[in-house]
Amino acid sequence: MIPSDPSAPAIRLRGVSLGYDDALVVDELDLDVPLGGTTVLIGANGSGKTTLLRGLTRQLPLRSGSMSVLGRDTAGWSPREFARTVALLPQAPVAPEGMTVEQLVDRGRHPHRRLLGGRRADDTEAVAGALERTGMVEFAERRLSELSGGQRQRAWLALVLAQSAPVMLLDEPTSYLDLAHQLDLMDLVRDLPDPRDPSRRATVVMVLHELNLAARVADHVVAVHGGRVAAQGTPSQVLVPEVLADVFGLDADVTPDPLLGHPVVMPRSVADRRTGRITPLERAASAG
Ligand SMILES: Nc1ncnc2c1ncn2[C@@H]1O[C@H](COP(=O)(O)OP(=O)(O)OP(=O)(O)O)[C@@H](O)[C@H]1O
Repeated sequence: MIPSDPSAPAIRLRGVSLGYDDALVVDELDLDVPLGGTTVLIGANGSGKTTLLRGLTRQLPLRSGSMSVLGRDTAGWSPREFARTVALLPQAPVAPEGMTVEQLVDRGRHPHRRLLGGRRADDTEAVAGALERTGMVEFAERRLSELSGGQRQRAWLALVLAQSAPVMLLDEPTSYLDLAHQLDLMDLVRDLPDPRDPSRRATVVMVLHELNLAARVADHVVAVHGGRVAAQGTPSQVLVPEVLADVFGLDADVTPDPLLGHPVVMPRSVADRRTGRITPLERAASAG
């Protein structure tokens, strides 16, 4: 078991550089991901969010710098030790042909099994719990190829939950979900307990493109721009017109959600600014 330092951030990066062949994408990045709760990475297409997640899961080796997870430098960790601590839901995961949902979710238990060890009671419990949390119990025996895109995405999330890692990284987990299921997933993520200490919340790092979902779910928002951290803080600190203009080149108004208080981003086009408060219906009526 890995000893964890309760005062350390969940993840600490210092001077981290990442890239592909001769392209440097992330250059000398420092980042602290707070322990417990949800950190959301936002940023324009190609800004380096996925590259950063790949670095955080060691799929991409650090070209320089260091990474600690739960207070310990990860340099010497075995793949098995790492997978017990950090779980990843990739952007477009691919399962072997013919695999059922339960078989997929059971794969999340591999880092916990001994060599030649069979399925144990805690594996069965973790798989059942993950299927339950994601609403996938009724699909357990179905092949993944026979599911809708949104159901498949929830099956992959169940795999991540079954891995029982205290740090979970989710790359665009809502991309195939309708709005109601997006909100369900956000509520699920917000309430996830830390599998090693259920009295506190798990640490979740998520890439989201939908800024209003990010504002709703995040405790901490990190805006990535050109492989650097352009801004970070609470949703109200980061989702402000100046940052949205810098990071996305987006003209937007921001107003507090009347019920929940988090910022709501309302993008504006040049035409929106010109026509002011006139709705499309009113515009059509005045043109007719
Ligand atoms: N396998 C790869 N080989 C070479 N370059 C890559 C590779 N993957 C990504 N890149 C480049 O790295 C840069 C950052 O890409 P990355 O996927 O991290 O961005 P992102 O912020 O996740 O984008 P998106 O929002 O579109 O998913 C881009 O310029 C991209 O073209």
